[in-house]
Amino acid sequence: MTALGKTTTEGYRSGFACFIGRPNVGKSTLMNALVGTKVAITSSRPQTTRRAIRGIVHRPDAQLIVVDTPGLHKPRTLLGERLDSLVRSTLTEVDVIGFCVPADQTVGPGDRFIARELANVGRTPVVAIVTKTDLVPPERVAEQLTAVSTLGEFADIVPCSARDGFQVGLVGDLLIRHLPEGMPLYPEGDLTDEPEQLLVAELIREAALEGVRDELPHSIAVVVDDMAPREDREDLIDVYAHLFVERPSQKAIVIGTKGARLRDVGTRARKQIEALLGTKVFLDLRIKVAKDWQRDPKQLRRLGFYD
Ligand SMILES: Nc1nc2c(ncn2[C@@H]2O[C@H](COP(=O)(O)OP(=O)(O)OP(=O)(O)O)[C@@H](O)[C@H]2O)c(=O)[nH]1
Repeated sequence: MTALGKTTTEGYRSGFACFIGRPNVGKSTLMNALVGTKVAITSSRPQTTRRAIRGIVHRPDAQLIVVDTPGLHKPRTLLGERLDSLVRSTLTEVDVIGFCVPADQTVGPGDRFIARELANVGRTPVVAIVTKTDLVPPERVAEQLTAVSTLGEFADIVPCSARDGFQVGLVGDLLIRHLPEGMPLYPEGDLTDEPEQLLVAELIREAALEGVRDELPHSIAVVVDDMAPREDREDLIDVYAHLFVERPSQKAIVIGTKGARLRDVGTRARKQIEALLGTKVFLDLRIKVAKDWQRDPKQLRRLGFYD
């Protein structure tokens, strides 16, 4: 028996995937289309993985967890001589890699560079994905599939368009095929589950950091105190959360003039949480000063930092 209450895993697959490709090739859009909700989470979740989780694809017989590939969004990284070690370790830790090449641009040095790196990471299977097929005629898609096939050894090569949904489901199927058999790693729709609360806390933290990232890069933490469906209302979830800063001056920044900024943070976070949970959300967000929380191991654990 596990925390998720399942004892059998026959035929069930679960595991991790990441997407790689030059900037702007449509990785984020495809990930969001696959996952079905727009979630962009940028910190790791302690229980299962240290990687930032982008989203989870739930299927009756599978769970595909899409992780972010740190740093690869920056062109600078791609122009470097090799991928940095964090990217490399992400690529080796996942069960399958989706390598994205857009249909509307000829295969270039950036694609070849990534393909070479992928050949070096070892045994992780790579599914090559020709993205943005809606932008070009079918014969161009066919040409691109051929061009991509010369870049390396791929488990599959599949064209798709995240814009019009063409074969997005198939991309999911092809990735899932490479996952090991196993238990669901995350509960579906279990709103009291801690990982779900951590995700929600992360969305709030992201919203709070927007626009003040340079001023308060590491000074904001968020704890979700409680999260539960409202009594007699199936379509509404109450989320109670605290936002911690280290100094009163930071509190003033986060709150903004007459509370305008905090209200804005609340609205943006609520929308993201609603997209994640697929229901309406009431967000009660309060702010507290927890002096020097970063230096206090007890505070850190309370705030969800287990390192
Ligand atoms: N027409 C069309 N446009 C797309 C498609 N997918 C993504 N785009 C557009 O291409 C641009 C880049 O998409 P992103 O998903 O941000 O690309 P990315 O690879 O994640 O980019 P980086 O974060 O810079 O690495 C955006 O303007 C998207 O709207 C698609 O299937 N069709």
